[in-house]
Amino acid sequence: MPTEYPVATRDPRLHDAPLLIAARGEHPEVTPVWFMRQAGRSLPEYRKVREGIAMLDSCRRPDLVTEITLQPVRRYGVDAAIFFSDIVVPLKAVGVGLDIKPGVGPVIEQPFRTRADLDRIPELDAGMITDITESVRLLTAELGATPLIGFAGAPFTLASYLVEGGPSRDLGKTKALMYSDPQLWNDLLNRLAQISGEFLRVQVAAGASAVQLFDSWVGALPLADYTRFVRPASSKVLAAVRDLDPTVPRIHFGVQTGELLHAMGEAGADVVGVDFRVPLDEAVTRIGPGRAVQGNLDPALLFAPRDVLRRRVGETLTAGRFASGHIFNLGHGVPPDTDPDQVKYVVDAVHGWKFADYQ
Ligand SMILES: Cc1c2[nH]c(c1CCC(=O)O)Cc1[nH]c(c(CCC(=O)O)c1C)Cc1[nH]c(c(CCC(=O)O)c1C)Cc1[nH]c(c(C)c1CCC(=O)O)C2
Repeated sequence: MPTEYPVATRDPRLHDAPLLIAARGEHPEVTPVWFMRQAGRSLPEYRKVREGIAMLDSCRRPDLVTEITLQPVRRYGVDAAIFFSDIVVPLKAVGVGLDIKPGVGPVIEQPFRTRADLDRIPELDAGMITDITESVRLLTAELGATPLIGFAGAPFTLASYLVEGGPSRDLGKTKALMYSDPQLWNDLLNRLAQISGEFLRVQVAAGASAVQLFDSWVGALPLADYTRFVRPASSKVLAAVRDLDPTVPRIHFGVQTGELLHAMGEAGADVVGVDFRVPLDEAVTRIGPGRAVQGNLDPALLFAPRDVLRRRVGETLTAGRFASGHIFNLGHGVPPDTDPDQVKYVVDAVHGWKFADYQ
């Protein structure tokens, strides 16, 4: 049985936050903007507070989580904070042996191979992550009228790390398990759905006002395999949030998911994140009515001259007008070597954009 939570009372001003207006399918006066990986190595203030502290240790310290989550909000004036954590934090919390290697990503001590390995991945209980509750409470108190986006990794992307043992280019071992032992695959994905669902519920219960489910690597699958082998588990995660609080919008994002956009919406998302490969107006057609979109400036444009960058920001905003609700973001995360002034330039360009001038 999932834990029953009292859901935190949220700041009443959040109702009018541009991010939440857009997620509800309306167009606020100014398009809201935030960035995946807005906290992190691109910020000197982040590098300073992380000095000598391992990534996964920093994620479990409410003082650091609060400071790091707030850094990009202070510097850029973005329309949302994203909770500083990592998709593998709940796996580590249930006892999976893993670490995050700088410049590499999550590395698993004993990769998932057989049914016996399921026993090493117990269900997540809110009591295992009381620090996450504390971090979210501290943060929402500081953020006031700025929404906090909670997040989790989707079952497929988590499974890919567990099965591959670390980052992988083609996800060969993951697909081999999926095609050769569908029963074990389903059991693994359902276990991960419980873990991710509970991780999101804890964040929402403590005060997060939106969530994003990252299925970063699911673009490796064709549509038929996505709907058969992956979507049922992703739907369970998104439903766990809806059942706790139906007013909290659910954003669902993956990379190279052009063929999957409609199906990812159908998993139960209010907002579908789009990477930079599909223009937003085309993405809106693929997703269908009734859902907002998020995206999708190519992160590489942060390294372009400002006139080029500004033009592309405008094109993205214009294409986003086709959607019922647009949240501006990059097509993936802020690269670690980005100049923060370029990020600030994008925020100001989005906030200062006057559609009337360009019609
Ligand atoms: C696939 C994935 C991971 N983690 C995450 C995803 C999904 C998002 C995506 O598609 O990028 C999610 C994540 N990880 C992190 C955040 C923080 C919030 C934010 O977006 O600002 C979020 C939302 C912090 C982090 N997670 C990580 C860092 C860098 C570690 C450091 O600063 O030392 C940060 C800031 C580590 C990490 N963790 C992971 C990778 C691939 C890496 C990069 C490894 C590296 O290049 O060092 C797994």
